[in-house]
Amino acid sequence: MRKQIVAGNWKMNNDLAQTESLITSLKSQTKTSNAEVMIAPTFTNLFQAYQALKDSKIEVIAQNMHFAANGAYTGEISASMLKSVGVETVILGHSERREYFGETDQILAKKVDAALANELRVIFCFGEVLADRKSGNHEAVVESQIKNALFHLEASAFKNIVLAYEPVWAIGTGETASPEQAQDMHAFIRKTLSNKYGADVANSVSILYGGSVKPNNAQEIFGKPDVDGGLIGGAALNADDFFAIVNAF
Ligand SMILES: O=C(CO)COP(=O)(O)O
Repeated sequence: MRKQIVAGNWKMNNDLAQTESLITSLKSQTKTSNAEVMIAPTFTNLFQAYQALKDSKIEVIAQNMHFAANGAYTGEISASMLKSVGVETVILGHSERREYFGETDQILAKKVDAALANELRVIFCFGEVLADRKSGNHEAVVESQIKNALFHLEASAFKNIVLAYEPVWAIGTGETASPEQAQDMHAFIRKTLSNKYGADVANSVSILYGGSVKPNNAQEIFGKPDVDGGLIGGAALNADDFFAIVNAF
């Protein structure tokens, strides 16, 4: 049985006081869900968030990290630094990192290696832009993003990898992939994994969907057989909306 996961990616939102207040609201949500629940606050608030949630069922995860262990990389954060404040999972390859910070498949392969070497779990993001979808290239683009960043790994590495399909045209736009579009792509991703690593690995990896998941569409999207959860942006900034999505399982 694959893990079901709902992760809130807070992006560059919420200062310390706002983080504490949102965490207080999250902790007051008592309904239990079948899904693993995670939130990704900004770096400066990871330690406080971890302290506030370490005895809860909500895991605090990071939005990014550098591949080097330490050194002259001004403004960057390493895997061991994340681990030292309680983080055990890191998001890598988000389209905003690719687009605004020049993260290539080659850089991401190094980040994945560094995370796994430090025993961090990776939520690896990828997805096509609108032009790729319109030209029918979306599967080829996604396949190359996965191959270039992950296919140097041994099969055993995939027990610490979660995939997140986030079509760029659906992020923050209010336009979501239809449940059928999400299912088709997730099935394609699983087939791509199966061709390389075999069905056992492919069937054990959780594949999340991200891109304008809201309380009113989560259930339909999560109801698809190859969709194992969601990576939530805007709706994760509101405790009621986030838990409505979490409880869609
Ligand atoms: O980028 C996302 C999560 O990583 C999705 O963001 P939205 O839910 O705001 O579209």
